[in-house]
Amino acid sequence: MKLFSAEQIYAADKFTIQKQKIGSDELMERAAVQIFNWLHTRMQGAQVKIHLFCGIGNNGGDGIALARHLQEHGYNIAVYVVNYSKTRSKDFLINLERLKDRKIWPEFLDSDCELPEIGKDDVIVDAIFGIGLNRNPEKWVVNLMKHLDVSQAFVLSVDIPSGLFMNKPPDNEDFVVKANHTLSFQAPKLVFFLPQTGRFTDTWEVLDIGLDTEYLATTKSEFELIGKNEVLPLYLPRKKFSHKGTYGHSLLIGGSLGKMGAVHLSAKACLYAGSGLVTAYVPQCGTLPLQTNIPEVMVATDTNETQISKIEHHFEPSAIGIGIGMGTHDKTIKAFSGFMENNKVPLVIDADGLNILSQNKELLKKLPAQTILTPHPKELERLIGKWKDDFEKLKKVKAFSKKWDCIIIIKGAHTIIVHERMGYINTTGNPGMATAGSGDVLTGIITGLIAQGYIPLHAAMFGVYLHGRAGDMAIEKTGYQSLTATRIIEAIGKAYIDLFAVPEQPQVQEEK
Ligand SMILES: NC(=O)C1=CN([C@@H]2O[C@H](COP(=O)(O)OP(=O)(O)OC[C@H]3O[C@@H](n4cnc5c(N)ncnc54)[C@H](O)[C@@H]3O)[C@@H](O)[C@H]2O)[C@@H](O)CC1
Ligand SMILES: Nc1ncnc2c1ncn2[C@@H]1O[C@H](COP(=O)(O)OP(=O)(O)O)[C@@H](O)[C@H]1O
Ligand SMILES: [K+]
Repeated sequence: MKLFSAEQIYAADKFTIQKQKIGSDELMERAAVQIFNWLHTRMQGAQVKIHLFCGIGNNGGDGIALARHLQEHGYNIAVYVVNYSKTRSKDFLINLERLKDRKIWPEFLDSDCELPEIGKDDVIVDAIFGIGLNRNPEKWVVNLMKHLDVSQAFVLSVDIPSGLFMNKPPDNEDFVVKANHTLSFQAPKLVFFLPQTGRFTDTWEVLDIGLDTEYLATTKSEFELIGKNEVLPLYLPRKKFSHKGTYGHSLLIGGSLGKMGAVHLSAKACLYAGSGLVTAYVPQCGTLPLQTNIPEVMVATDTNETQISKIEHHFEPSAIGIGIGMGTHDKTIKAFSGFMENNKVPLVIDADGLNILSQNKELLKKLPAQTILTPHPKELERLIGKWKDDFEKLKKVKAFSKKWDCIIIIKGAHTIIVHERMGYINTTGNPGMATAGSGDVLTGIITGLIAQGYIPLHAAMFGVYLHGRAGDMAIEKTGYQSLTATRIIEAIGKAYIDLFAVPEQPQVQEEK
């Protein structure tokens, strides 16, 4: 699913209005009806007080139009105009007149008015600012936002929590309404998925307001959400007359004394992701534990007992994952540099591999085309330097990806796969996955996918989705706290099967 910028949404509006030969107030009406239906389905006429806070732009217009529908259906409403400007939008005014025609007179709030009383069991509709916010809200509006927050009432935001910009973080978190739920028109907004701005709404949903589908399909966005619909077409099926050689030979290089578990986890995940053969290249101390614990994995050993000191392999791997649990010993740095000089095999670099790369930037020139780097935020900072906010981070990562012809997986609650100008945002995964070794599992999965023939970008997208989905399926048994990396691996099979699960259909009564 594409995530559009504010400019693209305004352009889609304009295009739709022309093509469908409708007035702009018709789009506002569709938006309001959709929100009304959402509320009505859940509230079923309940007389809970609904406070609608409406700005004077089109977001406010949506709120005013919604008020009319709620009133027509007998809801208990209070309507407020947050009167922060004299420049009111045309469709806001049209809807204000329609409301007045029904003898509803909103209360006009401004800098010196008293704030209305709100009970904690009431509902707040937040239609103060939408995607048109272009400067910080005034102090009295910020006070109103705080007032909404302390009320503890359920806050439903229209389109976007008021106070969030579309392309930068707020200057202060008090400048934003904290939404319990957001109903966003046509497509979710990028800010819902970034660590700095995602926390302003607990959950979100998209409402279709019928913007022109052809326009949306042909408009290129810079970010896309990755869900089942997006990864399913990437899936490479298993063929009947295939053999283990068909699905590639993965090589996982890493481990050091005390951190051999990382290689264990990666290698096992690589197998479970479907790699035909898997070899782990580890220091000697890793041989026994690996051979004992995962008999399916072959082990090649370094001459050194406790760390990687020279990387040599005597077969042609289909894909290599390197860096997990590897440490940054001088000998290992030398071995890594030597390996990078000569390696042409598709590569996934993680953990200490990234740390060594960050300290030896000249090695970036040696990356094979489309190498995948899988940093968590700290590793990313070492690689690209500090950033001022999430938006600058994304810009810097995109430039880095283009410059070094690589794919960067920024790990987090919503992992983002960056490839040149595009960012693909993952929708699977959960906070249980913030646990030791879950990143090692991801490295193994992606390496195993490349070995099977997925092109690196597809392996990154498919692998990140599958890893998160496995985590989601595993917590059904473990809960968040007890989820371990091993349990994520064990759920990879279920996550594969789930790709093809058809959602349950409502039961139809048979005709007699
Ligand atoms: N395609 C869509 O998504 C549609 C969106 N609609 C609604 O339209 C909204 C966008 O409406 P607008 O463009 O009118 O913008 P908003 O209603 O978000 O912004 C309010 C207006 O106030 C001004 N303003 C911005 N920041 C301010 C500040 N800090 N203090 C004072 N004034 C400020 C702006 O110039 C803008 O005109 C969407 O968020 C959505 O709710 C719907 O009405 C119809 C279709
Ligand atoms: N709150 C979260 N929600 C979803 N996924 C998460 C969350 N926290 C961590 N993860 C995922 O878990 C993995 C953690 O990787 P990493 O930090 O490298 O761990 P480790 O080094 O222990 O293996 C990443 O894939 C990340 O996206
Ligand atoms: K809003």
